[in-house]
Amino acid sequence: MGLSGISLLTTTYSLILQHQSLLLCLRAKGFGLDLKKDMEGVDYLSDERKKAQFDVEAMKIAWAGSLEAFQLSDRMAKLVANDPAFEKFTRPMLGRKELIKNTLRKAAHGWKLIVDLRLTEEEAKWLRLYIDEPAYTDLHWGMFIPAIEGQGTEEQKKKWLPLAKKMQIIGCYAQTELGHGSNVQGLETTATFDPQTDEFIMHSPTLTSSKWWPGGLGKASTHAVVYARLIVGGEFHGVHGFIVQLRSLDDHSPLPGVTVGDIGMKFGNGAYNTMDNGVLRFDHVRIPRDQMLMRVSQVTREGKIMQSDVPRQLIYGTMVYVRQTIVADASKALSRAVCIATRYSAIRRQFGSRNGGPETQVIDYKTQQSRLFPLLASAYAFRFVGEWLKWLYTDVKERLAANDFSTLPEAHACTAGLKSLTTSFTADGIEECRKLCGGHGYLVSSGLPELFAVYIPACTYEGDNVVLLLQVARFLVKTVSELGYKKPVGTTAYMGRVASLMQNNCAVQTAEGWLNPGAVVEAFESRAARMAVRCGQQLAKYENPEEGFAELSADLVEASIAHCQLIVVSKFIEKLQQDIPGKGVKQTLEVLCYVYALFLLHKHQGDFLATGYLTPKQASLANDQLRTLYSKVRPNAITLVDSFNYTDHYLGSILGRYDGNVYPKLYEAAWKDPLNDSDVVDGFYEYVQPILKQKLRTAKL
Ligand SMILES: CCCCCCCCCCCCC/C=C/C(=O)SCCNC(=O)CCNC(=O)[C@H](O)C(C)(C)COP(=O)(O)OP(=O)(O)OC[C@H]1O[C@@H](n2cnc3c(N)ncnc32)[C@H](O)[C@@H]1OP(=O)(O)O
Ligand SMILES: Cc1cc2nc3c(=O)[nH]c(=O)nc-3n(C[C@H](O)[C@H](O)[C@H](O)COP(=O)(O)OP(=O)(O)OC[C@H]3O[C@@H](n4cnc5c(N)ncnc54)[C@H](O)[C@@H]3O)c2cc1C
Repeated sequence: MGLSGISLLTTTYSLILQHQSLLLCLRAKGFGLDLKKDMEGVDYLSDERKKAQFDVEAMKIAWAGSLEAFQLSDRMAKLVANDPAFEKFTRPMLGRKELIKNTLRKAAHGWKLIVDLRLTEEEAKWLRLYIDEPAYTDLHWGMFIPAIEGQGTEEQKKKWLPLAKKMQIIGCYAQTELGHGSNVQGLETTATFDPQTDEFIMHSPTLTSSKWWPGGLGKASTHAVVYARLIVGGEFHGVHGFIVQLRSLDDHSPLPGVTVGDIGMKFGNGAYNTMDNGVLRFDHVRIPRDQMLMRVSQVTREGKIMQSDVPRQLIYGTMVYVRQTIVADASKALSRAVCIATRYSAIRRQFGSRNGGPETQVIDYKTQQSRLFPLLASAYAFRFVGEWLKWLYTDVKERLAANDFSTLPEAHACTAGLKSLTTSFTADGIEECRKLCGGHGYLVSSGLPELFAVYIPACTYEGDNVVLLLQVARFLVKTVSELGYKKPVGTTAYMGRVASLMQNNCAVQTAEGWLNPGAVVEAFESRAARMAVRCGQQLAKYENPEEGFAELSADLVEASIAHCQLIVVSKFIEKLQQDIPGKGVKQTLEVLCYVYALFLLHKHQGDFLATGYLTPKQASLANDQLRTLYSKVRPNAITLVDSFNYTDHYLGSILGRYDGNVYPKLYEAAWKDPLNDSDVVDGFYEYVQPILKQKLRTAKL
């Protein structure tokens, strides 16, 4: 084949796809073809992009939340993508020590950019996100600083925040211990007040009291907010946060009485192993009294405990904040996986060739659509519920600053429940995207294995997802039990209409009848209300409510999920009631909203049927409508993932490349693997050749 033959290959998309494997063969056999030259600059997804029925640029803004948010995020994404210091392709191949050093280098480079370019805190946050490498800085900015902001007095904030914000100290959040994580009141580390010296003595009395897991603790942090049992005058006064210095600010060595290190390798290559999750023990370490975070309770010089008007639960406030950010992260992680799987599904062809024509794009298989499009719709649903949750948290924060604590229980229930719902779904969704990409999805260069490995602990950290759903259940049970005399508000307002929600059944008669926001919301409200009330009725049969709660906990978790799904569906619908500019943007989002809701209805139809709200026929009509909706998503699928505006750097996936140039890049990447540095593998002469050359004497073989 001559050069003219090769240039012919670039003429049509389908021809190129057919000939890619041939080209690759030629190169491998030393025919000297330059694949890069032949394939680069071609957009293999351009036909797909032409199918869009909406204004992609406007959708990017709808996804980002505003034009300003879009521009900021776009600027930071490009800053990172264009800086070779943030290369991450080789990350999964690095040993642990190299990995951590590499992460420290990237964090330092990121900080230099933040300082040199005078980035705002918001810009810095996006910069760190796009660097896309879990690091001690996540905990420093994401938990250490918020803990001081939320639980410190004005004086404490004045002293510690400037140091932390200039990174003159590095902090982490040391709550979990070897023996207890979920049960915070069960922590064993002690902080005993010594009135003689006006100090607290931090101590780890047992092996199980060793702090275990805190990110950034293992190797980087100089300080920690340590959660410990406050002991004054020999009495226990609850768990509180204390700012403790761990390492010297000169040479970083542990201070006397402090034993600190890393807890070891975690799941996956690269992935969360860039984080130095640590272990920490105290041997009677003394800290000044004013290093207890004292917004909630104060210990005076004389050793008296003073309670402020602030509720004790505010000690858990940092977790509320972080859970809210984790919901936003869920939409990022899910949209990333979906972007990879959608683009690749449009490139990948299997079966269905007629008369030598191209095979079918796997995205056109209805089974592929029924697995992929609900994930795409969920990414958008989580994005919008995350936006709402951020608003809710900001509102609560403002109220707390003004000593109004009335909305804290709802904020706790919403953040706990939505954190649980979105992270569990996203973790499963990333794995589904890997399967949607067939064999190539299992390659590290697909980006999916590392994304999965880095993401799955989100189901555990910041509260185990089941433990958090049980918190939602307590909130629901309380709401139900108070219905007779207290009007439910906020996300439980629907319970105020419990009588009609229990009585009225679904009125939908046709598949089109499901394209009605009122019908959809009522279905989810009725299911959630009926499940919560049923749990309440069951609980009432127990003399001991705690015993009943434990016995019914699996059902209570189901009721919590129903309530949280209702929130996500309602917030998506509310979003669509706003003005959303751009040709076809609102209509396309409406389709996704129905996909999300009807997919859930189909998946959980057992709940809807068992509560008596739906008939089997109505459930079946919902499924008919869902199939029609998938056909409406299909032409917009690629541009819906383009609207996330992810750079190829952030995606970190050959399968998800913007230009769809998958096969040559996969091929090229394989040759970059260190194993291919030589033709004869290391160890051949020691371990393989002797086998090949052996003269076997046994008759059997
Ligand atoms: C592409 C994307 C890539 C993604 C990668 C990004 C990286 C992101 C970085 C994220 C880094 C994560 C780092 C992780 C950090 C951590 O994990 S920190 C440790 C977190 N630990 C937990 O979450 C522990 C979970 N346990 C608890 O929260 C609580 O102990 C509990 C289980 C909720 C309560 O236990 P219990 O003993 O029953 O309760 P009490 O202590 O007695 O309190 C009960 C009352 O308090 C109310 N309440 C509970 N929590 C809160 C709260 N947070 N806020 C407000 N109120 C709260 C509860 O409702 C009870 O109220 P009443 O009924 O009115 O009494
Ligand atoms: C990657 C990662 C990073 C972390 N970073 C930090 C950090 O920076 N700082 C920090 O302090 N901690 C951190 N943690 C710790 C984390 O917060 C805890 O692991 C988490 O809160 C879960 O607690 P646990 O490990 O005690 O789980 P457990 O509570 O022991 O859970 C084990 C099982 O028991 C079940 N279970 C527990 N209690 C109940 C119950 N009441 N009812 C029903 N079932 C129950 C759970 O559902 C789960 O299936 C991190 C953890 C991970 C994995």
